[in-house]
Amino acid sequence: MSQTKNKMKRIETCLSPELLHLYNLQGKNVLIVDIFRATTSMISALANGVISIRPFRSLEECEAMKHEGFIIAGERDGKKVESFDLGNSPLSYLNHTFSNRKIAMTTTNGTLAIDAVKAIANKVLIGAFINLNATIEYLKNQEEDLVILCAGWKGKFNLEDSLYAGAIAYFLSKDYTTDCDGTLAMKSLYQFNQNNIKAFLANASHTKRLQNQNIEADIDFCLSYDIFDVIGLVKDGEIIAQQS
Ligand SMILES: O=C(O)[C@H](CS(=O)(=O)O)OP(=O)(O)O
Repeated sequence: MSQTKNKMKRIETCLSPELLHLYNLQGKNVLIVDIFRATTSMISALANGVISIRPFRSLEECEAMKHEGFIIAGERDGKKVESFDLGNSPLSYLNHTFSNRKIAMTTTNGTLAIDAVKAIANKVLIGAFINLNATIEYLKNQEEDLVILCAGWKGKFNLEDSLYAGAIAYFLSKDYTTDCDGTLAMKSLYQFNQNNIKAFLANASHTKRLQNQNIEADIDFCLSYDIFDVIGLVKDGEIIAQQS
């Protein structure tokens, strides 16, 4: 149900998909974030002309889409699945040979989070630091309450997705109110670290995990602000781009 125009919209933050059952998503917009690296890769792909991205839970379901003409992207525990066309490096999605193609994608955390909410929420958005401002501008014009769902890591809280939730709450504080302690905590954390997010996240568990795989360029890219101005929106089960 839409909010009336004069009622202040609210933000809540779900810090892990394991906590999702505690949130009522009916009639609300949900913003999914998986900074390292699924949602950053999705926004990169859309900004580079991919028609749509269909998220899958399992490798098998995703692989089957190859026969329907999809490019298949598969990652588990940070590594590209060998038989797949793409893994989960956002830099690999900047290749224009994927323009005008559809991608089927499965990742360790991000695609599961999308799948968990896509049938319940009003609108499902895909967010990343690389399109932060575009997403903020889009959300200013929405009437519904917002739940930010942090994809986390295998059910655990993580710092980078939560920091992004704090950024959204911080930049929307004139447009949305909150009495959610998770949102308030992350907003303060972001406010304090906004000019130095790379240094702040240097010791985060996922940063270490990616550093161990020698993909420092991915980390840098995922923590860059406003490279693209597309919005990622889920429509009929697929993520599509909308210009801000
Ligand atoms: O590719 C990634 O960065 C992660 C894999 S893991 O968390 O490092 O195992 O997948 P994502 O679904 O993007 O969190």
